Amino acid sequence: MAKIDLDPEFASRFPEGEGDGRPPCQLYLISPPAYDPGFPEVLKAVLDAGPVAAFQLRLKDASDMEIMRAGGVLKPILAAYDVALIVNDRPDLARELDADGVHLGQGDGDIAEARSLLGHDAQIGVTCHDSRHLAMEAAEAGADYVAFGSFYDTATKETVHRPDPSILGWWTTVSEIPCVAIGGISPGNAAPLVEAGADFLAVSGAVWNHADSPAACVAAFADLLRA
Ligand SMILES: Cc1ncc(COP(=O)(O)OP(=O)(O)O)c(N)n1
Ligand SMILES: Cc1ncsc1CCOP(=O)(O)O
Ligand SMILES: [Mg+2]
Repeated sequence: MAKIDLDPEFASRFPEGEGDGRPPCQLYLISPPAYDPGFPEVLKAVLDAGPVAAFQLRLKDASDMEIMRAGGVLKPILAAYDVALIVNDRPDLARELDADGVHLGQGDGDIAEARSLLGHDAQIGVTCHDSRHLAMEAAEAGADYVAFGSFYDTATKETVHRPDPSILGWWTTVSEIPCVAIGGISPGNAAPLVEAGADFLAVSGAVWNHADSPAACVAAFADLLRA
């Protein structure tokens, strides 16, 4: 099963004193807000364009049946590229889809309940806004990653929290659990978040609304994250 957690053998590949013991920052795609029948072909082009660690199915206005249908179509594509399928908000649908995990916001339910439904191997991510306290709580409750944001203006979601990038660096000093940066991230503004310590960049609008193509945007992220 695709995993998005830190590779425990990663640190041992660095001689002492080199590297910070964490794998390089990776891309975590958030789906477009609505599912289009042409999307599987777009997704394949995107996954051919550069490495992607995870894909979150985030269809806020879709019915359960629409989410299940979309997930059912996308799951084998993602599996073929070894990309983790994370379902937003809904542990029950994540289980029905046999997805790799679920992303929970602060109002989306209990981490322990999601864990008991999805099992030990599931990836459970938790929104922590700009809060060190929420992140510590999420880690203690068994989250597999914590997400901070919104770092930049975004048209994808109404947001009220604006963390400083230093929260990412702080997190890497207190926890081995990966941290995800989210909110208005593009190839042009991502560098400070990568430098601050983000393990993953979660991106939606910059990819799906890219002036040239979604694949061009993922290729630009690949160049940035390789550098
Ligand atoms: C990776 C990631 N981080 C944060 C969010 C936001 O979750 P939430 O606060 O529950 O808001 P919605 O996405 O449900 O509108 C996320 N989805 N993914
Ligand atoms: C879901 C979510 N949570 C905080 S910002 C955000 C939107 C992410 O999408 P974009 O990359 O288009 O800003
Ligand atoms: Mg949510």
